[in-house]
Amino acid sequence: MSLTDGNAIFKSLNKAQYRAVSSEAPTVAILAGPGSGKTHTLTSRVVWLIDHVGIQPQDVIVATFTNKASNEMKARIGNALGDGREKGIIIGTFHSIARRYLVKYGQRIGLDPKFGIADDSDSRGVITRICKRLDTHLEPPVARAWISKRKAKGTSDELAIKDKKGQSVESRALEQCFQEYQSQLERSNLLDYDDLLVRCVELLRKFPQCVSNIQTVLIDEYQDTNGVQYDLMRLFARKQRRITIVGDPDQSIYGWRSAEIKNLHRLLRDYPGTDEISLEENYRSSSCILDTSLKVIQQDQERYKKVLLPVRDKGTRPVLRKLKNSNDEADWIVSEIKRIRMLSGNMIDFDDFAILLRSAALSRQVESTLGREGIAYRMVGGFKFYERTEIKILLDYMRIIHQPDNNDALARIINVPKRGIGDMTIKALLEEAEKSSMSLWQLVEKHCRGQRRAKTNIRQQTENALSGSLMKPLNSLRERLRSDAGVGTPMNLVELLQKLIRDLKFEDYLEATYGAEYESRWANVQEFVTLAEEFMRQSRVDDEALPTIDGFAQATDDDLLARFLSNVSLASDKQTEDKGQEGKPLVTISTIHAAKGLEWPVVFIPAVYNGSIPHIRADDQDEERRLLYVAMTRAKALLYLSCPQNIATGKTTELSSFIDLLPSSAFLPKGPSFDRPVMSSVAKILGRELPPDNIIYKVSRMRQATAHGRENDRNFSTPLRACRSRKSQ
Ligand SMILES: Nc1ncnc2c1ncn2[C@@H]1O[C@H](COP(=O)(O)OP(=O)(O)OP(=O)(O)O)[C@@H](O)[C@H]1O
Repeated sequence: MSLTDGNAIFKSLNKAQYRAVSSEAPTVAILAGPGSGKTHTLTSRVVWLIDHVGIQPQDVIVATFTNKASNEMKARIGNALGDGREKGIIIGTFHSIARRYLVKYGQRIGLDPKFGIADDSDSRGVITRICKRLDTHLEPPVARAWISKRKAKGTSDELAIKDKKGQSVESRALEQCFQEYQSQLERSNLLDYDDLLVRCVELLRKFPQCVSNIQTVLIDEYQDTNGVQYDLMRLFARKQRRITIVGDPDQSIYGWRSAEIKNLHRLLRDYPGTDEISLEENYRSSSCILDTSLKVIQQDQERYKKVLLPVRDKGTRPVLRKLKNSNDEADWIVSEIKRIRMLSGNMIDFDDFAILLRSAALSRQVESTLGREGIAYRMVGGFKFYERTEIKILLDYMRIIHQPDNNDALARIINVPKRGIGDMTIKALLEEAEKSSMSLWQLVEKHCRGQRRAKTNIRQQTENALSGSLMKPLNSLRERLRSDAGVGTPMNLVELLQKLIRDLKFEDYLEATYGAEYESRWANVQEFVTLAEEFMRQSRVDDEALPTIDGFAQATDDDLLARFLSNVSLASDKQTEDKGQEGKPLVTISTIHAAKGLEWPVVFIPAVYNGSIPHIRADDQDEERRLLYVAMTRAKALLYLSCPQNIATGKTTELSSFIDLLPSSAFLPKGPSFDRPVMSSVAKILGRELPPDNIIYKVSRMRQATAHGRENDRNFSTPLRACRSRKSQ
């Protein structure tokens, strides 16, 4: 078989990629830099293993880092394989794959298959209460990080117990907090994110039959796997030991979530004879962008060195722009977006731009400037739709309908809308429930039914409200979901949500609570209903199916509400297309973390100053540098870095030391003039056709834009020299 034979997908591969795709070694490790086609290679290898080696789709596990990545990969595999054969592949994030196995087989390790998922705010709430109750000096975030690390380590090294100041923390208190946290989750029938992985490891160790069909396992973004994910990978692949991983140590950016760079060495040690393949060509970025990005990452002397050569045109140097303050910075970014779009004759449209931020908190200025200019945008990562107050309230209600013993969800909405029950009473009820080893729901329900009076004082009026507007409607909705309830056709997910919104008089509640702001919140609620409709339309039980194993029974997973809720908990955020509701292309605002694996023609990285990147609270400077490298290498044709000289706190900034170390010749001091040669090179890098001059001229005349295609200096007058950090002056 040669490069040009067979499926079209193989024809798009270079030699090294092809060697990786068709390697006969059972274990293949592809370590390569950004934009070298790792994901493309992994996708092609799945097709190869199915088409050429003859492995059945349902015997393949592919673990990706985000849901978006797994959807995209599945679609590409589907295109290449045809006949809907991709449907059988077990593909998803580690968490979603683990959830599937636990729903189907978890009863064997004592798990109630109706388990819910405790999201970050649930875990935070439970741990904060335990820390208060134990009356130790534990800080809840420290305890939470410790618990999560302890679970994520898997069989790897012992855990060091350190607090914020790097000092040893009393391990007994942490241990007690851990035990209480686990037993509370258990009482509420919840698993947190780490538990999904840990319990799946437990399941597969005790019952390896669950994965006895698995022939091969493939892992994307391997550099960000942690200890327990490594254990899972080994268990999935236990029978055939056939594993393919792709990764880039320079893009390891999840140390705070216990990702282990050591996993690369563990793989080579545990699987001797692994075929190590490097990909050395970068297909994404212009050579100028690649050169400057490499200069940043090469400051790390300890890194695993590898070759990365540009394939694309030279292009223009990245821009480093310093502005007076964050307002000017946002104005400048938006004016550059408009200028590029116009001077490219719309060859570059709004969905070709991404603004990548070190932290979500930096988005405010850019958002308001885009809004003022009427440019639609979408937010990715760190600005979660599902965490908006009005959506979280509805989700909490749905979680209680699904799983009434979820104490934290109930505590959050027991007085929303108001039922005359104050924070102190809620706290007292929670404590009473915990001490009496029952759930909050059971305690309140028994009290309202007169079966057991609560010790906590509940006024009659409150009792009536709890019974009439909480217990009764939710019990009735729960009943109406059941197919065997004998009350006609069971309600579907959207009917349930709509009835809930009506029962709660939710629109009135939002109007009374938020006044003028209520309309945008109500629009979010409607968007949420649309998302539920889409989920119902798209979600089929067989999407989540696992192949049947002879003589090894599975539980069914036909509870749509359960699947919807876990989908929300496991989604990094709601999935949006690159087009807005009216089909408008959208500018992307994203955290750098959420931009991993993605690419855009034009990338802006604002706030490149010490304290922002590297972040003031980050312990690991090398990881901060890698973050900047990931951000820079998302750009295909144009890259803009900027730094405000003053920030809201009144402080003056210093240019990020990662950038300050580079020669100033690496950057243009301001946006290039987009004359014909520059635009032609951009078009070549993007593989697009540049409209003829007369069209571009017409577009720019119509918009009465800046003359000569130069960046307008009037408002943004700080020259680069004056912007280098004070150190260099
Ligand atoms: N052989 C090839 N010929 C042409 N284009 C390619 C080839 N391989 C990959 N590409 C293109 O290069 C770009 C980067 O590919 P891909 O996203 O797979 O890289 P990656 O190594 O996974 O990147 P990163 O680690 O930065 O996420 C994509 O646009 C892809 O289509």
